[in-house]
Amino acid sequence: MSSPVLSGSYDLPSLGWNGSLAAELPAGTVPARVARVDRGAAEVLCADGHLTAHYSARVRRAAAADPVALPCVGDWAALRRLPEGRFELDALLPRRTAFVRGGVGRTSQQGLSGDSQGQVLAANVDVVFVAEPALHATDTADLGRIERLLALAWESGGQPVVLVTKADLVGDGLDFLMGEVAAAAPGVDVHAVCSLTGQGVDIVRGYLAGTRTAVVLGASGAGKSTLVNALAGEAVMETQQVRAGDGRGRHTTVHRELIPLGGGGLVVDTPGIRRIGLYDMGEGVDRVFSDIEELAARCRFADCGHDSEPGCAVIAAIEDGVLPERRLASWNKLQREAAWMASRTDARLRKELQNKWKVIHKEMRKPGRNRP
Ligand SMILES: Nc1nc2c(ncn2[C@@H]2O[C@H](COP(=O)(O)OP(=O)(O)OP(=O)(O)O)[C@@H](O)[C@H]2O)c(=O)[nH]1
Ligand SMILES: [Zn+2]
Repeated sequence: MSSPVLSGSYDLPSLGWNGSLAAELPAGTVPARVARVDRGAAEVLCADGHLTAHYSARVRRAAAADPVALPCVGDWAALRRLPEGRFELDALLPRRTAFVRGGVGRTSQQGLSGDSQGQVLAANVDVVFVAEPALHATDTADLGRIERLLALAWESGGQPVVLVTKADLVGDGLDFLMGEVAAAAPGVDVHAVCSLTGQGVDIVRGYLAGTRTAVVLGASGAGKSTLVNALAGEAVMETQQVRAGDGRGRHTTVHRELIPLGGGGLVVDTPGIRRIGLYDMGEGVDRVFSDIEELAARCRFADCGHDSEPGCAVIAAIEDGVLPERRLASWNKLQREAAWMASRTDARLRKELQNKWKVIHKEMRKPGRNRP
């Protein structure tokens, strides 16, 4: 596993430190930005350089109660210096943005799966790059995967941007493909990138101006680490050829890692995503499908199911070739999944509340308890 050269001391403002963060810092602590997490400890960047800080009991307790409270790459943390000179990660400063994925696979119903536990993939990111290869395995860009990642990206609070990577692999087909991707990403910037020739890399760098932080998400083999290396201008991440047999990635990157770029800005490289669940959707799905939402407002019936109802503007758009049928199916699927996740979260909250009341009632029944 390669790491950028990390030593000496970091200039805090170049990591994104500012006055509003400083106002949140507990007295007697030292600020640091989380570059990478391992079980029970984080690698952090701070004025004292690049060091490992173990979690305090307080952080461990909070994370046990809710995994979203676990330190995560991109977080700003308050370190406490222990008597023996080591640092302990004692608290997280409030997150400005957070990319949170839902868990997958533990339970399933009608083809939907997911649990209500979220996992933060990156915190305090200004930009979420959704990297989708122009050509992956034997197929061109997976529009459904882009839509799913965009829903989560909108929800994060960061700016979503789609990068069609490996643009060199589709030749003349690129214009057509870019049109299809743009139609799957209304209101989102879409750029073609080739990290081998450098095409589009400066445009990507532009999103990191100053001390902005971006996260790069996408399937294994999408070319995320190659892009991060191109941005850094040196090999900070290890990369590997996709498998010869099926052209899929090898899951080369296994840790999420925050990399400060020499020319300014920071980028988080992430391991390839196999399957990613939605989590606690507010407007994320609606924003990805804003074109369908607009059409649906023109349906004859307010509760139109866009199936076989008369006067359905969505079906009419499909028939006119304005809206790809695939997109309606994708919208239905993500809406169903978001609703399922919401019901799971509600069930979990209900159970937590019940348990809380049980404990309180038990306390009240304890003999000898002082009563007012
Ligand atoms: N033709 C072409 N190949 C590329 C491009 N970018 C990356 N590759 C190749 O794609 C393969 C996978 O690239 P990586 O950067 O390791 O992919 P990744 O998304 O980081 O993969 P994981 O770490 O497994 O998630 C490598 O062989 C790269 O050389 C590109 O723009 N064009
Ligand atoms: Zn309709």
